[in-house]
Amino acid sequence: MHSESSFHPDDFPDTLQDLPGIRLDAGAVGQAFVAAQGAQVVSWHAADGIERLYLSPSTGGLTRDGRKAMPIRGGVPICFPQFSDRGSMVKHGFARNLPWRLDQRAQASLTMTQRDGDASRQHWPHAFEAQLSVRMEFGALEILFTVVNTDSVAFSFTTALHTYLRVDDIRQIRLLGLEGVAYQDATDGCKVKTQQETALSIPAEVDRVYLNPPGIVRMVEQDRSLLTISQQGFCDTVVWNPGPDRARMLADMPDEDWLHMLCVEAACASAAVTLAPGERWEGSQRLCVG
Ligand SMILES: O=P(O)(O)OC[C@H]1O[C@H](O)[C@H](O)[C@@H](O)[C@@H]1O
Repeated sequence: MHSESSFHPDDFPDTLQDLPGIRLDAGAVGQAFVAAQGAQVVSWHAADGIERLYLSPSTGGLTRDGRKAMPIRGGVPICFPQFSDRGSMVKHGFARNLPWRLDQRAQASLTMTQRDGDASRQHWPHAFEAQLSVRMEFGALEILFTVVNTDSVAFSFTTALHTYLRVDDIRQIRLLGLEGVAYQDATDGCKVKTQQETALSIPAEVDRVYLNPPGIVRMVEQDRSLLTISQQGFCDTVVWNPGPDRARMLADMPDEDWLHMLCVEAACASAAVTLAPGERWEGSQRLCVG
């Protein structure tokens, strides 16, 4: 393992769809794959063997020979230090586009780090340390994201764990737990509305930033609970699916794959986090089968 944050292929001996990374095999507990680019978890299944994360078959992403250095479409992109296009930086910030350093790994967990360097300073002038910890437990995946201000001045950021959940058919899926919660509707000029429905269905494009949500949502398919998604430390939950029309505009995803994914994101999008020098922020998202 190395101390700088440039790409060291030897630390990432495995590949998934040409993406170099780390395969975690914890036997009956589950399996996961974390790409070097963006410390992006791109595959996870528990003991039942059902893949829970969507990864586009036509995604870009840094390969061992340096090709396809684009964002990875799927898994759990880390948006940092900017969420979406809410600022002047590259969309969703630079963290998802750069290789991260492997700090430690065990059978069911790993930790990766990104620090400021020449690449980050092209986008953002600050000294920081970002850390992602991934841990599998029976039936669950826990992702913890930590940011430390190692600069001599305060800085602010927005962020998200932009989780792409894999589903068989989005038309059969409902999301529970957001009734009565206010949201910014990004498909309607970010107007603030309140969700009336108990169960949210996704018949077409949905792009919502839920403000101060209860922090636990359940994804169900015809009354069967598939996954419980909970979060801590993040002030918003984002729900995004491009729908059929916008999916056709995404070059790195098959047109029909909007049917097979749903992003449920733990985010600080509506309000920035500000850290004084030496301060630390952390937020986590947990996916639990059932
Ligand atoms: O295509 P990307 O840059 O990965 O962004 C994908 C999506 O991310 C978020 O969920 C935003 O709310 C959407 O507006 C955006 O389209």
